[in-house]
Formats: sequence, C-alpha cells, structure tokens
Amino acid sequence: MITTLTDTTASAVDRRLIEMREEFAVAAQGRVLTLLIVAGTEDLAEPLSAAVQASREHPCRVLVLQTEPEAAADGLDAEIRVGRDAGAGEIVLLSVRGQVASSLDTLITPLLLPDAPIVAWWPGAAPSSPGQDVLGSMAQRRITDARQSDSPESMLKRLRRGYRSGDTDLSWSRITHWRGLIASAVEIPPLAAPTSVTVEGTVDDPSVLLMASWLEKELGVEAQIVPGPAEEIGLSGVTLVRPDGEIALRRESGDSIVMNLPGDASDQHVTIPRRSLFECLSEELRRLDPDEVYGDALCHAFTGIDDASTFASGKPEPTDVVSADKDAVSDAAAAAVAEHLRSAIAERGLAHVVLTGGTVGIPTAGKLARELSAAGVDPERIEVWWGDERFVAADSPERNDLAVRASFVEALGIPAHRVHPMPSTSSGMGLDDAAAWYGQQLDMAGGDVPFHTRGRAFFDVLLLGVGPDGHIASLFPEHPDQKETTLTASAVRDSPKPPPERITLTWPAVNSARHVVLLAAGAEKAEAVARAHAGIDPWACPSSAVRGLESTTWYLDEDSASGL
Ligand SMILES: O=C1O[C@H](COP(=O)(O)O)[C@@H](O)[C@H](O)[C@H]1O
Repeated sequence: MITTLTDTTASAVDRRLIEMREEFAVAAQGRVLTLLIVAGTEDLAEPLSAAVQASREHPCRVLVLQTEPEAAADGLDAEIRVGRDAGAGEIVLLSVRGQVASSLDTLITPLLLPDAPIVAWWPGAAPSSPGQDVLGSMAQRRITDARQSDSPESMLKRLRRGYRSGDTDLSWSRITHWRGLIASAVEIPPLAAPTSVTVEGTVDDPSVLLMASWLEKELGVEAQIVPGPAEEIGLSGVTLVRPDGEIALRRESGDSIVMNLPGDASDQHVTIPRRSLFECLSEELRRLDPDEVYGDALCHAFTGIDDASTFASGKPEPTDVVSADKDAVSDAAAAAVAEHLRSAIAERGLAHVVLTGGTVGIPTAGKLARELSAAGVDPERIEVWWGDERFVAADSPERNDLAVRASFVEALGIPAHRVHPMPSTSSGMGLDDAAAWYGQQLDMAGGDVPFHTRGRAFFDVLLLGVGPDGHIASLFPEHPDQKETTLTASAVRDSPKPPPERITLTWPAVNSARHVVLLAAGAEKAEAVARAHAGIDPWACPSSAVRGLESTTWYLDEDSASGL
C-alpha cells in the first residue's frame, strides 16, 4: 500500500504511518532497526530494491532522504509504503527541498523506530567523515560505497581521514568471500609466511585497494597491485608466493573462483558468485558492532597521508609580488583575487572564497568588494567562507567575520545563504561541536570534491594573513592542535595569540584551494616570511606549508620581503 503526502511535515508523516499500519493490520513489532538511506536526487531504484530484499532478513523501517538543498522553494513531500510494497518492513521516502534540508536530524527524529539501532547508508556520494555527519552521528553503523564515486580512490582516502569506528564501505563487503578463501588457504600446512603478494584488478578500485591493504597488514608483506583483464571490474585475482609454492585465486566467471594451492595446481573451482548490492547490504545489516578489521585495512591503505607536509608538496612553487607598502599590498592582492573569482564564475557559475582577518586581510577584503563591483560580478555567485575565527561572542570586535561584514559582505550585497561565518559562542555550541559543525558545512558543500585528497580543490581562492610567528589561519607553530588532520575544521585551545579559543581550517582544508594568496606587511613579518620561503615545514612554520593547486602567491611589502 502506498500513500503520498505533498508539502507535509514529519509529524504528519508519522501520524499517517500509524494510521496505515492500523488500516492494513501491519504489525510494527519485530522491526529490528531503522535504515536511513541518504541521497541527492539520483535514481534510487537499485538501492531501494536491495533494501526491500534485505528487509526480509532484517525487518526494518527504511527512511529514504532525497535532499535538494539548493532547490528554489522549501518543502517536504513523502511517500509511505507498507505491506506488500515494502517487503518485510515499511518504507518512507522523503523528498526534502531548500532550507528544510538544513535540519535533517530534527526532521527524521519523529520517524525513527524507538529504541532500535540506526544504520545510515549513502549509496552514492557520502560525507568525508560519515561519523560526524548530522545523520551519521545518530547511527551505530555507517555504510558508504566508494565504488560509486567518480574518483573511488580519492573517496576512500577521504573516508580514511574521517574514519570513525562504526564506518564501513560496501567495497569491503564485496570481498568478504575472497578474504574467507584466502584466510583458509594460508592456514594450510606447512604454515609459511608468503614472500610476495600480488593483487590483480582494476587499479583504483576500492575493493582492490582494500584487499591489498588487508593482506599487507595481516601478512606483513608489501602487496603489489597489477591490472587485471580489461573486461573485469574490481578484484580479479590474488597470488601469495610461499617457499612451498603459490596460493593463487583467480575469478574465472561471475560465478566462480579458481584456486590453486602449493602442491595442488589442479584448478579447483569454488562457486562464489560476484556479490549483489543486496547481499553486501544484508551482510552489513547483520552486524551492528564496529568492523575494526575494515578500519585497520582502510587506515593501513593510506598511512603516509598523515604527514601534514604531504598536502602541500608537489604543487606549483610559490611566487612573490612585492609592493611598496601595506596599502599597495592589499591593492595588488585584491585585484588578483577579483580576477580569479571572476574567471571561476565565468567557468562554473560560482566561486568559493575564503577570507582572513589580520592587518592586511581586512583592508584587502574591502578593496576586493570594490574590484568585484567594478567588474560587475554578480554577488549571488560568491560563496564566502573563513579560514579561522576567534571563538568569542558574535558581536565581539575580535571576530574576523565582523571586521569585513560592512566592507565586504554588505558592500557587495552577498545574500545571507552564501555567507558562512564560523560559529561564535553565541551559537550555543561548545568549541568542539562548533568546529565540527563548520567542517561538516564544508564537507556537505564540497560534496564529492574532497578536502582530504591531494590533487583536488574546493576553494577558488584562499586568503591567508601571515602572523609574525609564521602562523596562518589559526594553525600556530608547534601547537598540538595543528595535528588534527582528520577533520576539515578543528578547535584550537591555548592559542599563543589571544583570544585563546579559536576555530581553524585544518591542513587538508587549507591545501584544498586553486589559488592561495598569502598576505604580509611590516618589518615584524620579515623573519617569518624568510623562514616560510626556506622549505615546507608545517610544524615549525605553518605558512611554509600551504599551496594552491594552480598558484600560491605571496603579497608582500618591501619590509616584510627584506629577508628574502
Ligand atoms: O589571529 C590571526 O592572525 C592572522 C594574521 O594577523 P596579522 O594581524 O598579523 O596580519 C590572521 O590572518 C588570522 O585570520 C587571525 O585570526
């Protein structure tokens, strides 16, 4: 039975659901979990059919959220399916538009099964840190599917950075049977450690990457990934070389894997069909405890990316623009930034700029507004973010956003929904929640464009003032809070520069810009500027370790450039 409700509310949906159960004598008892399917406007026929099948094994309430935050009009439509149309569960499809999408947690709370676990599933695009997502944080288990991304390896790296216990990915469930076969094969006597491991398959396929990582971690041997047959997608073979012979597994067809063991090269055929979406989902719903083995394999896969300097290395070298004085520095920077934003808008219809506070940053923002107006840039097309903020009251003169509200935001007439100040103490949130919330706003705006992957950029221009100690944003030299690299924005305590509590973009986020514009003026900045030019060293000199994907330019006056 299917009922639709247009322009409705969550409580009206809940009431109708209860009525339908009564009308059609459908029992609610026995539902073991709430499955949240979170998506944009893409076609969900396949995930829904997998969920309906899985509900026969795990009777559940399925809440499907299709969100369109950019929709011109706000609204909520619902379709409720119970009985035959919903497998062994009940399905509520919610189409959420505009502002309604900004409070998804409040929206779904009345619709959750009381006292039952929640599993969140993103069948397509997923947040960088599912565990910190507004819906993901309500769930015990969070399921993503990196294979669905345009850039699966990048997505897996993002998931690794944002990993929280309870996360899993269907690329991992796709290789469960392979792992079982390999685990039993390596136990075959005589027990001998493999000397080499080769994983064959699509080279950037997440299942292939996870298999290689798992084997490396478990066996302590480096795993080589080699391309498999072009017609095969995903994992096609695994070979472990032991002193007594080879353990070789190769997918022969969609239905079977051929296995050879040391001393037995007789091509044993094992019936293991390629796993369907339903089977993978069902396996994940079977276990509600965290899958630590997945966490280990994921984290081992990209161990090297923890080093903050890797975010900056390999990008174009910085250049310097030296002007006579501070005034001329902000003139030059504002003109260059306006041009970058204008061309981003011409290319993509929208530009993301990150503003900064500080002695040069604040006047630069005012001049940028004038440059953009003179160029006739549509203020509707600019999204404004901040690189850092002081965690004080919203109306405190210490706030970086307040310093440019009149000169930039109001002067240009940028609509409120395009302006993203970092939360203040007036928000009611504590410092950690406020930082996490801001990071989440960015992750949601970035969609599949990662803040956690080298080689991709979200911001068009990132403006950064450079402090006399070499700090940028609120990443201070030798300050432990700079070590937070799994989040997009993080809390800073005990800042060496007052006020002590701040929010900052993290290393991966500041290194997610096309163009980086560093600003410094005055003799007191000369030493920091010289140190930052000596080589990438995030810990000792943060301003040395930020690079744009396309350009990094230091706007300096003669005094600050005197040590170069
Ligand atoms: O505390 C901060 O300092 C930097 C640099 O400021 P400056 O006055 O030395 O130019 C600034 O860019 C940052 O946004 C701010 O919070």
